[in-house]
Amino acid sequence: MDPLGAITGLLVLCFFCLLFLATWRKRPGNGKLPPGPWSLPILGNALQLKTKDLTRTLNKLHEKYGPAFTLYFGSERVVMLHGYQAVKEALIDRGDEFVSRGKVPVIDKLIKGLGVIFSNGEQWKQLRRFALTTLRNFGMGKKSIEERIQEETQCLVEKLSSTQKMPFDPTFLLSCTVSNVICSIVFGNRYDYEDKKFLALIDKMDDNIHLLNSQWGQLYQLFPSLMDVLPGPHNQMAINFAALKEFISEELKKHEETLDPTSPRDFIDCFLIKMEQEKQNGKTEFHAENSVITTLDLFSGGTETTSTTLRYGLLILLKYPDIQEKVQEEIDHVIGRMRSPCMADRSQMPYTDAVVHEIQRFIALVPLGLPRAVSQDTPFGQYIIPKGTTVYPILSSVLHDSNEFPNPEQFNPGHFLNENGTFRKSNFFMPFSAGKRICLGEGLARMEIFLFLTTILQNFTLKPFTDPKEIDISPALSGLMNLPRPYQLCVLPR
Ligand code: HEM
Repeated sequence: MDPLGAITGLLVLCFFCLLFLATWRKRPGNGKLPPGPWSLPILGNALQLKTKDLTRTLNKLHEKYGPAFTLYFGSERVVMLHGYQAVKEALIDRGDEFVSRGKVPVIDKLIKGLGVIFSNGEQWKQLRRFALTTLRNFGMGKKSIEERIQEETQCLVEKLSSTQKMPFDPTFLLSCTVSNVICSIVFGNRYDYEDKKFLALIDKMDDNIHLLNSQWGQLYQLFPSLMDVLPGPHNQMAINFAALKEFISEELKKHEETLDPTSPRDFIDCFLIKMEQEKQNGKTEFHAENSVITTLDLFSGGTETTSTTLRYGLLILLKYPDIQEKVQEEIDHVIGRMRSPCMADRSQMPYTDAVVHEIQRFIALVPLGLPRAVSQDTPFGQYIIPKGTTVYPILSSVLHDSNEFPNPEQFNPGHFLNENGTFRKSNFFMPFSAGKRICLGEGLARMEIFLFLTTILQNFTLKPFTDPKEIDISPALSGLMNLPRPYQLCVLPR
């Protein structure tokens, strides 16, 4: 054999040996890791995870491997928890062991462990407690959060009227409306829907959500080091993020200049007062960097989630005009046309309440939940999840459990109604996750979804631009969030 051929042969042999070793070493079920499919070095399970139909892929893996299985996102080992029992055990029954936030490389690089959503330990505890208390106090302040939402719903009605029955894409308008509620709480004021700076901000947030959920965002999640050096649209995320930070820093500066410590106007004022109180504490979590990222957490966490839920909800109602009609009948019966809907109405509107729940269940907005992590080797069933492993509680597997919700892939408000038409509560309703790290804005989001939806349907009938039968309500993109397909609708005044 010629020397070149021998070397090539040796190299090929070495390559396959390495491939085998790497695969064997990582083979889940090996040792005490939860089982899972074979994974390739570097690629991990990337080729098996069809992002277009992630839910079905995960269901199949669950059927084969059970409620806890191991996957590799690139070279990152993650444990997936599937089904109510496993998710409940981790998030609720053993909440302390699973309370840490897991890695999201794309975001971690920008946020650097600051703020509430992506932080851990004492910092997370203190900032979360502060944010929750402050939001709650604003609810009891001069203007309640409910009043702020009602004010914004009226602006939305005006804007919708101005479409004059012409078709439009509701994405931007709903983002502005929902964002304005959080702006009113965080910055103390809402913005005009024509305000250029505000619109640019919304645009950047929308863009980042799309990028994060796109194939680029998913590649970034799988191969962060490689994507860091490659050109492509994913690099726009950092630019958008810098602009959002800049906007918030400017707001903070303006607030500092006009602050009256005896009369806080909004969330930012409260943060500044807390910073002043903790000035002498060298280890304080209330410093300038955290003021920006915590505000950004509320601003971004509170905008895209709720506005996408509303946008998806409207699309579903366009597909099912009979359901829309039944909600309108209930609105007419309980609220009438002369006053704005309020939260006290909800308990008398079981059908509408069921529709709102079914929208959130059906769309499973954050299908995999946000990642958690275990801070020590953690026994789970017959397995051990090694220290530092990222854990995904698959929320869509709970929301689409056929034992609790028959025909879970069908939109059916009956999933939340008893036979006598009263509202049926379900422990499987977990769109906001569960346990100690449950969504901090749950109360606010639920108030917004109910008030915006009922106000829209009180004032308008939604008409699709195409035949309802042709409307596809499956997600267009399914990554961090399930996003609906783009659509246009007309709103006809009632
Ligand atoms: C329909 C609307 C919303 C949905 C479906 C949603 C869903 C979620 C989910 C699944 C989590 C992860 C919780 C976990 O780690 O297990 C989360 C966390 C969070 N959400 Fe929301 N959310 C929504 C609206 C909001 C709003 C309006 C705000 C703003 C006030 C907000 C702020 C946050 C924050 C700050 C966290 C991090 C909590 C922590 O790590 O302690 N969310 N949300």
